Amino acid sequence: MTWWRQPVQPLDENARAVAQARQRQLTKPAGSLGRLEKAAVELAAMQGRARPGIAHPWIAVFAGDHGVVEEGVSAYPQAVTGQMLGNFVSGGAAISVLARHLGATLEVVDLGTIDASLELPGVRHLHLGPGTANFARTPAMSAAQLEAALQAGADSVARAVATGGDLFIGGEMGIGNTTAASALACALLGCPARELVGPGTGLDDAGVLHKAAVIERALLLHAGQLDDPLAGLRCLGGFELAALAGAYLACAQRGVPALVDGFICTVAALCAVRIEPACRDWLLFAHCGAEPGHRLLLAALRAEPLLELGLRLGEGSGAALAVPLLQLACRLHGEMATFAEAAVAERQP
Ligand SMILES: Cc1cc2ncn([C@H]3O[C@H](COP(=O)(O)O)[C@@H](O)[C@H]3O)c2cc1C
Ligand SMILES: O=C(O)c1cccnc1
Repeated sequence: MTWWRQPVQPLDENARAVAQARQRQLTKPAGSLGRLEKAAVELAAMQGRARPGIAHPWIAVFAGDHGVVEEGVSAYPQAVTGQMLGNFVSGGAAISVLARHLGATLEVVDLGTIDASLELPGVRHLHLGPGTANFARTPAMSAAQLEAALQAGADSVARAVATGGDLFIGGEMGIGNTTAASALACALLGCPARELVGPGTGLDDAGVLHKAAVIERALLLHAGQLDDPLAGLRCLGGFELAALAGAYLACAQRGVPALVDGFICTVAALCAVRIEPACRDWLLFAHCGAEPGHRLLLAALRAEPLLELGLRLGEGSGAALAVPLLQLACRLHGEMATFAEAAVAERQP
């Protein structure tokens, strides 16, 4: 049996019940801390303790290039993917700043960019290929590439666990990946491209229409393959999308909470949930971004994200921004006084 079909860890329902009971005793009107209460209770069930916490966030940015860029679907040149790898490790990218602020580990995994000889200190280069093939003409990747990319995600989770990581954040970098993610989302949701496609890095209206047309053509080309989430990922996805899906599946198997970032990561999360529905239990959702399809995906996953800031960056940035909020949710849950402790009168019967 392939590793991603192995069972996922169950949540700790006892810890959840104890955490829920504690929430009702804290000195505030019941429910008044909204989603922060739910997040603390969810984390309690994931961590198997009544008072959860996040001490060591692990951030892995997965990068890959996309053959579909030759169709003219991104506002930026393809060389940006490889160039940003250097920026991640030298500390100048948005996610670098956020990781520094959080004291989080930042791992950068290059699955395969157009510069096949690229070697940067501090980057893990896997060289699965010079990016994916153009999925408007042919399947994006081979079965072997798909398997290696899924494994790369699982390997990152293994490193997170080995070094005491208690929250997994996946990020992505790959010029053209909103096109791949949108195509995969169309396949998974059974919805036409025009309903979820967006500007990505900044296409104008005509560019968005062209991007939707490229996706519609690809959906017709691969129509026979798209009922199976793994086949959809192979035909339409990207190396970094597959690594993210593999990472979310591995998080569920190892019992590590995963905080999902933006549109692209949410497509990978939906793909992972279609591969193994029980992996949904281990996912937390950081934000709803500006890409129009993000909201549809979150609804399909029954997700209530913590933030809505109009973000459209990726890299794991939205998830990193939500970490302090999750940490505060845990501290409120763990440190607030109960009505009895503070001698505060409870709700009238
Ligand atoms: C400098 C720069 C840094 C980025 N960091 C993340 N992305 C984001 O934009 C890309 C997807 O958008 P599209 O599909 O329109 O190409 C991805 O690389 C994503 O992570 C960036 C994009 C740029 C230009
Ligand atoms: O929401 C995202 O993940 C996103 C949106 C636009 C460009 N890059 C990433």
